[in-house]
Amino acid sequence: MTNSLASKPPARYIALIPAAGVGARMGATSPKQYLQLGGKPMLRHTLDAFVSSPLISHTYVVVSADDPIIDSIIPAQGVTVLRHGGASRMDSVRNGLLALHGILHEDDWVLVHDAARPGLDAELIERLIVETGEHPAGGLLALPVVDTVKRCVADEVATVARDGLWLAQTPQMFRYHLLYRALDAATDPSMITDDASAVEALGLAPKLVEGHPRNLKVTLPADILIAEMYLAAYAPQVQPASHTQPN
Ligand SMILES: Nc1ccn([C@@H]2O[C@H](COP(=O)(O)OP(=O)(O)OP(=O)(O)O)[C@@H](O)[C@H]2O)c(=O)n1
Ligand SMILES: C[C@](O)(CO)[C@H](O)COP(=O)(O)O
Repeated sequence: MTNSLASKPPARYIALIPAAGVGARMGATSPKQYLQLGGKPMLRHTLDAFVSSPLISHTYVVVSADDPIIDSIIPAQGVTVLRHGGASRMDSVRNGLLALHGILHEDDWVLVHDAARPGLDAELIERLIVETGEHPAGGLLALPVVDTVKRCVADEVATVARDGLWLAQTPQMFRYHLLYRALDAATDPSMITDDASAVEALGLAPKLVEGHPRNLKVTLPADILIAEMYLAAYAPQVQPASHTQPN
């Protein structure tokens, strides 16, 4: 009898970038993932981060079927385009996973990362992978809430207790078989605004790993200046001896 453990390939870390949005809240004339930021298209920052990470075996980017820009901005190696964008972020991720059926191994780790988060770097990728470890429910970068939170419904305002509240970032990483099953079981895409919520709907608890404000999602016009500032501050560059990186 073949020892199934011996025949199992070692699990890889694979990046999957949903990049088929239109950027309606940005109000730009082109999809925000292609806006110039820090000297290159926003999406290219994310692709370069994953290609530069020694932990990532390959990167897949999910774009709209008729995306006219992607082929002109992807790096020469390490990235494959999947023209399977869907009507929602969840649909784009699910379509991407479906397209990789038979290509990825069941136990491969899939790191799903928004194209709209250009501040990701190899250090944050490593932090997520190391701190998530083999956690069966996966993990995600997130930031603890530091402001008071209000809920306002029909002019009724109430304070939401913030202890234990976190703001989810990406990447969010899960074994391929788990994320595939979780998104396949999801019935209402409007309730699944991140990948972890689909896994939670199965009754599992992904691990929260502290991210960084530089990993913000560029959603509104005001986010561009903030993203540019962080990209300038954290860009990999040769520093004069006296320069100190911000904490
Ligand atoms: N149908 C969609 C919608 C979103 N995304 C991706 O999901 C990420 C996070 O979504 P968001 O920030 O909401 O981007 P948009 O949907 O483009 O923005 P908006 O909601 O303002 O239109 C982005 O990288 C976006 O490209 C996607 O792949 N497919
Ligand atoms: C996945 C996400 O970035 C986690 O905070 C967020 O849910 C994406 O939301 P969006 O409305 O699709 O930008």
